[in-house]
Amino acid sequence: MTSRWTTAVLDTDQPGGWAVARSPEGFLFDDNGALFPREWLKRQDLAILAEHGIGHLDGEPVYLLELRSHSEVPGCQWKGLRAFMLEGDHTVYKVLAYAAQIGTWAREHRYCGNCGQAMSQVPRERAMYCQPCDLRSYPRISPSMIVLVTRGDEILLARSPRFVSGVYSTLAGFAEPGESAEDCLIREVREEVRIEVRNIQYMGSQCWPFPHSMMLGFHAEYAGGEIVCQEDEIEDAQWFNVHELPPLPASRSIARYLIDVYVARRLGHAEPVLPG
Ligand SMILES: NC(=O)C1=CN([C@@H]2O[C@H](COP(=O)(O)OP(=O)(O)OC[C@H]3O[C@@H](n4cnc5c(N)ncnc54)[C@H](O)[C@@H]3O)[C@@H](O)[C@H]2O)C=CC1
Ligand SMILES: [Mg+2]
Ligand SMILES: [Zn+2]
Repeated sequence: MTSRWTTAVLDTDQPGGWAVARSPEGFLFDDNGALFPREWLKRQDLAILAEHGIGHLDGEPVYLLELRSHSEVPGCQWKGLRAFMLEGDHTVYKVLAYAAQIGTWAREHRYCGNCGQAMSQVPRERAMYCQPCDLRSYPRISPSMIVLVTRGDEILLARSPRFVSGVYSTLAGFAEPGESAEDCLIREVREEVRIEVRNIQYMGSQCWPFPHSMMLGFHAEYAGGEIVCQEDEIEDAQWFNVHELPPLPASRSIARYLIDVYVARRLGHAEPVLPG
């Protein structure tokens, strides 16, 4: 199967193609979606900070117009990336997720972290370059572990104060320098709920562009301890029976996938597929 969307570093001097516009208010969209004819979009009154050629959708070049601020475009509105994930076409969401990460990274790497001078985009490579330092900065990706801990028919789910009211999810956390994926997982579960785990099994991964996580998903079995929630990070954590689950995360998240796979296995149902 060929993918509809492939990333590429495109020359912004070439005319034509599609473009998406991103401001701190999210992406521009109208009744036809978030992709606009690029030449039309560039004629609108937009505060363009940078332009990036980001890939091909159905063979057509796609560009990102990264804006300093949002502006009124007749017939159009602005919407955050999360809303596109929840509601929109999955391929378009992937285009926007990539655009958001490139836009954020390039915006935050306009100046060299070593000497403070302006950096420039490297042609044909996704990198920002400082000539005096001969330093290249590449897009930032933050590895994060996410794990479903289980105990027979029970699964361990927790709530962060940041979650939508009532929703419980799997435990997650960012890897620190010096850690393996397994080290990180064990530390995060220990820190967040003071539980020990064993039989760690890799389940799959997912790009999570909020703002630049790479989620590595695992299943682990309970090995010991009583739940003690980490102050400030975890509002509540409980063992839930697979027959009696609370409101769960969005269906496109790897958190939901990890839960759905385990529940399907326990109940003898067909297993879901991990959304890319
Ligand atoms: N796709 C999915 O299903 C899910 C994705 N996630 C994502 O996993 C990631 C990690 O989860 P959390 O529980 O928030 O992490 P966490 O348990 O490590 O705690 C968050 C804290 O880590 C620190 N932090 C922020 N960015 C960091 C970085 N790049 N490296 C190291 N530390 C950093 C901050 O102090 C922040 O408050 C987040 O991006 C979150 O959105 C979390 C749950 C579900
Ligand atoms: Mg966490
Ligand atoms: Zn420099």
